[in-house]
Amino acid sequence: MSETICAISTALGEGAIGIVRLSGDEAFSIADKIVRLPKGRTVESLPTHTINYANIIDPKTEEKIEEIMLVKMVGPRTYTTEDVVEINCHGGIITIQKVLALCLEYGARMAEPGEFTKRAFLNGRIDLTQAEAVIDFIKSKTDEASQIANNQMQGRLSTLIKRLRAEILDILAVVEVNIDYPEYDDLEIETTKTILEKSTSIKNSLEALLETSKQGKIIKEGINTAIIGRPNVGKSSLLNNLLQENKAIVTDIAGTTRDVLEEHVNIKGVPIKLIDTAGIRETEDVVEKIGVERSKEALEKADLVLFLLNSSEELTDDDRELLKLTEGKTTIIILNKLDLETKIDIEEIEKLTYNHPIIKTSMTTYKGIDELEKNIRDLFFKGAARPKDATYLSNTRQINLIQQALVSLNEAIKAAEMGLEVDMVLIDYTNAFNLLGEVIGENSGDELINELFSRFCLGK
Ligand SMILES: Nc1nc2c(c(=O)[nH]1)N(C=O)[C@@H](CNc1ccc(C(=O)N[C@@H](CCC(=O)O)C(=O)O)cc1)CN2
Ligand SMILES: Nc1nc2c(ncn2[C@@H]2O[C@H](COP(=O)(O)OP(=O)(O)OP(=O)(O)O)[C@@H](O)[C@H]2O)c(=O)[nH]1
Ligand SMILES: [K+]
Ligand SMILES: [Mg+2]
Repeated sequence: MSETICAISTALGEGAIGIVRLSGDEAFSIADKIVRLPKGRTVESLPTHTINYANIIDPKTEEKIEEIMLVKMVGPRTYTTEDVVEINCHGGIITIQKVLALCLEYGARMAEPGEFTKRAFLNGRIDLTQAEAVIDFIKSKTDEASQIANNQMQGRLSTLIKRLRAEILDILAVVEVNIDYPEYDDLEIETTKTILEKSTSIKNSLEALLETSKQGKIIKEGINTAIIGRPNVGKSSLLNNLLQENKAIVTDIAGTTRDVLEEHVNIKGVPIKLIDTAGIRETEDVVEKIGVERSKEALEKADLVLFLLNSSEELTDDDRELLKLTEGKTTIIILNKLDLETKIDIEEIEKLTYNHPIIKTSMTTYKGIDELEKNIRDLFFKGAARPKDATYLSNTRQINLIQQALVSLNEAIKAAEMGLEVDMVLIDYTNAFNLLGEVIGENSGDELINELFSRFCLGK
């Protein structure tokens, strides 16, 4: 028997409605202590999956506290698979807290963050990848990200992993048959052929999965985009214009931005993590020096570099030095301050910029910003026609496990090819099988499970 848990499942604040959720064996009996339904009915006796008008009362005085709508859902057809009651109260922190306090007083325990979803996992309604997807879904910042999370929540990744595990089991069965004939120490040629064929197909699936996940990661976290250039070229102005919000301080003083500033923005459907940096130049100022180092780091880590030059000044040695750092990096060169008289030597720039695209902009008249946005979008979509319903791995836990499974599988293939002992081959396939099992949360330790669910918000 599980303890009945409760929590406020809506955001705290002044909403129109707030929901207190109860889950567990006592959900209905606890509700019956603190609510009164019309015509003397009880929560216990209500039909499942219904919403009902009721009043919250003070059980000591039978005094009505407030009107509510009560949802009754009988397990196992519920979010947690347990009996669930949801009390829809008037919004406002005080009333919801009061209802929660009553639930606690009359037998429920406060839920831990993510405990409702954890119960859905422990009770077998969802697996680990689906639980992880619930967090991703809540935290998605773009349509793309939320769609991927939704696919995973529906069990698309789980289905693939389960299929691959079943295929490994098939291989294991073939190998085991050989073990039953101890006169053969080594795998027979026919067996080896079957095994290798099946293994190669599994291997291809795992590799494809890892490949698409690079994009999954980008979609979830945004393309790391560093805005780079020497002081006062208009980096912070660009950030503000792309965000359409004055997040960064802009002044005519060189060295205004001292530290790295990060903001998420959706540019024509592409999720971008914009990083505004301190202008890079030779400097003696200690604070600025640290900022400059961080800018260089940001440039190194960036997936995309937006490199600004001031077109109303001649190119400086600092510009030339900095440009060298963009070699081999996906970069867009931005000639800013187009509204002022052009002094920069475009031909020289073309020579120094490794064929990076060059765009002219003005941050004060907004000229060129739309073109820049289109360029960013095209860069992103060019190499990658991303199928909308692809299966992605969404976090490093999953990626690490798949990589390890692939290593084991490759070992198994190598061993089979070399005609090694059956036992050896068996071990590698079993490893691969178990590692894939961990992806969906089979045999996962308490520590991992607890760590994972603690990342949820309260009431989820
Ligand atoms: N009021 C309310 N809204 C909510 C939730 C909730 O728990 N309560 N959800 C939660 O966060 C989400 C909906 N997710 C849910 C997922 C599964 C089940 C569920 O009961 N599944 C059962 C039965 C399905 C059926 O009747 O066919 C199952 O899968 O066995 C319920 C909600 C979003 N909206
Ligand atoms: N005329 C003109 N002025 C601009 C343009 N873009 C930026 N500025 C001005 O240039 C100055 C510096 O802009 P910032 O955006 O602070 O430049 P920054 O590169 O972030 O500077 P640091 O943070 O100091 O490295 C400000 O006075 C801006 O208003 C532009 O396209 N045209
Ligand atoms: K500045
Ligand atoms: Mg700045």
